[in-house]
Amino acid sequence: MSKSSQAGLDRILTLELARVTERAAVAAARLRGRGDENAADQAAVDAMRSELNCLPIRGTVVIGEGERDEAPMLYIGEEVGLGEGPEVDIALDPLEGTTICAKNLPNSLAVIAIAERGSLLYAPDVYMEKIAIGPGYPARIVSLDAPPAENIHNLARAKGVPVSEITACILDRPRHARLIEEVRATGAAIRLIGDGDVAGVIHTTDPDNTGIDIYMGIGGAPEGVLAAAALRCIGGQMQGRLQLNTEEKIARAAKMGIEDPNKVYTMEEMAKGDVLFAATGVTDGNMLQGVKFARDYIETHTIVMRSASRTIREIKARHQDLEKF
Ligand SMILES: O=P(O)(O)OC[C@H]1O[C@](O)(COP(=O)(O)O)[C@@H](O)[C@@H]1O
Repeated sequence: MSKSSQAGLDRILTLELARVTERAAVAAARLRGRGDENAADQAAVDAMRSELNCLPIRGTVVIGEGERDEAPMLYIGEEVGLGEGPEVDIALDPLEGTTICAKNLPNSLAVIAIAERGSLLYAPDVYMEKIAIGPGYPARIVSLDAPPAENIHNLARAKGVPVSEITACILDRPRHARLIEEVRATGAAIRLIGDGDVAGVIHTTDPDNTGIDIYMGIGGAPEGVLAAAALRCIGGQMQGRLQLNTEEKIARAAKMGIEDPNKVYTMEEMAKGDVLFAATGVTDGNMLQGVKFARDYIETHTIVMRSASRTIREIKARHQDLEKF
């Protein structure tokens, strides 16, 4: 298929997205390590929004900073872009890992995913149980319906290594005490992370570099959709199940079109069609370096990807027009 006839979004947009996450990352990085999560988040939101509004799209934020009454900018339903061009759904997190940025710890990111209208799961801001592995494995070797030990053993068998050579990434939360115990009982190792499960999921796609083979556990549903969008571009497997454990959450989800509160979503159900994804490192991480402030320039490290072509680009940018930032 020739490039021009490849179905889906305009591929130029993929590269344009880098500018959006770069700007958000630089704004947040200026406040790295200051202990002020809100200030860093707000700076990233402002920067991402103003850059998004320069893109030739008719975009609607479907995963954003929150409901309209709680988030004045980049709220769910906000229309962004120049108001011309393709109609798209946008999932974004201008600062994924606000606490890690405030503490200047690894793996906080500025992230965005764009897909054709109606292609991203409109997930409410609740928790989601997730499981993810990278590319190159037979389909369905891991499942949210299987016990953790079975998933770990299946993965080790498919990878052709003893279970002791598998590492699972899990958010360090009391709610994961049992999961951690069950994974450790298999002999597998665990990388406990304080925050940032979008990075945690993406890290499964390059275990030789990141040391992570599988992501397991409960994190934010918005972050789950963003991670699924990334995996659609790189390859891999992911499932997510919303944690709709109260009547109020079930009703909120129903309003967003979710009829079965116990449904297990596949990666393709969370992000279908042609998906574009970009992430820029705010703090140094396993895959992306954080923003560097030099005397005469600012350096950013971004990954941009498109599912239709499966192209993955890394962009190291040196920004010399410092007034723009
Ligand atoms: O901290 P909780 O409530 O366990 O939520 C987990 C979620 O929080 C994060 O760690 C960080 O989210 P923020 O960027 O909103 O701070 C996500 O990566 C993760 O999905």
